[in-house]
Amino acid sequence: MLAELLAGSLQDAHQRREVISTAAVERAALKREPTLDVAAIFAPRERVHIIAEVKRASPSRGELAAIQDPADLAAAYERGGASAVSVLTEQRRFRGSLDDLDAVRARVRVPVLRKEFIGEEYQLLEARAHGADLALLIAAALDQKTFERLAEFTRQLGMTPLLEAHSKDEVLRCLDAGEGFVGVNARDLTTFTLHPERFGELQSLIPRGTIRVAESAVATPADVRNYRDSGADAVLIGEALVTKHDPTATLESFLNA
Ligand SMILES: O=P(O)(O)OC[C@@H](O)[C@@H](O)c1c[nH]c2ccccc12
Repeated sequence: MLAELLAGSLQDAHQRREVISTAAVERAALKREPTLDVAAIFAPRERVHIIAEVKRASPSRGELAAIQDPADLAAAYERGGASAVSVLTEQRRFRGSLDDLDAVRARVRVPVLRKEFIGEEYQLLEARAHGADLALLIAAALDQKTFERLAEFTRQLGMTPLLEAHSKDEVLRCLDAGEGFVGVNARDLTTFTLHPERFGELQSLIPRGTIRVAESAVATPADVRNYRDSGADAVLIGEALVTKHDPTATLESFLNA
């Protein structure tokens, strides 16, 4: 499944590259205002940080929310106190787009994460050209050499990689990939089963000073508190926010957990 998602994302990127060359997207990336100081924004440790996600659908959960106006949703997240906004740009199964990323970037002042199945530099150039401050890199989807090369390229573009792991072995691979946030995704992207305990089991491998992100499986404020109590600096939340009538109030309730 993960290989299929990556192959689809790459195919879509290759199609865009026919229209916008690598040189052109690189020019656009270099013309962009510099990235925000993500490390400074996530530095305060007195409270948990929330990365709030704009996600219409997912292969595991199907349709979640129509989200006519992703910028409005992102603004609601920002009002609720989100430290960053994650935007799914994968179009086939998550029904996102780079237009969503543009719309969100234009509206909010907080850092923005491009959530995509990234396997080539072109996609990172796009992320920067469309204003992303952070880009997701999934250890399970990439061989170590590619993973490290893309992490380095992300940093060269001024962005922060969110290095995603599901297992001890993958956490160690993330640490080898150098500076970045390290996320433990409770959702196993090969079977789609949820393992909320995974973050707590793996977080001690991640050195202090590295932002530890607990990803997925938050439904209630108690879930945020559990992640926080087991050492999360930040929690990445999608479904529980996009399916609520009042995302600002929901986000506040998570922040106050
Ligand atoms: O909707 P949830 O369960 O709150 O999950 C959010 C986020 O962690 C999830 O969307 C995610 C984490 N890693 C990913 C990699 C690809 C696609 C999606 C994801």
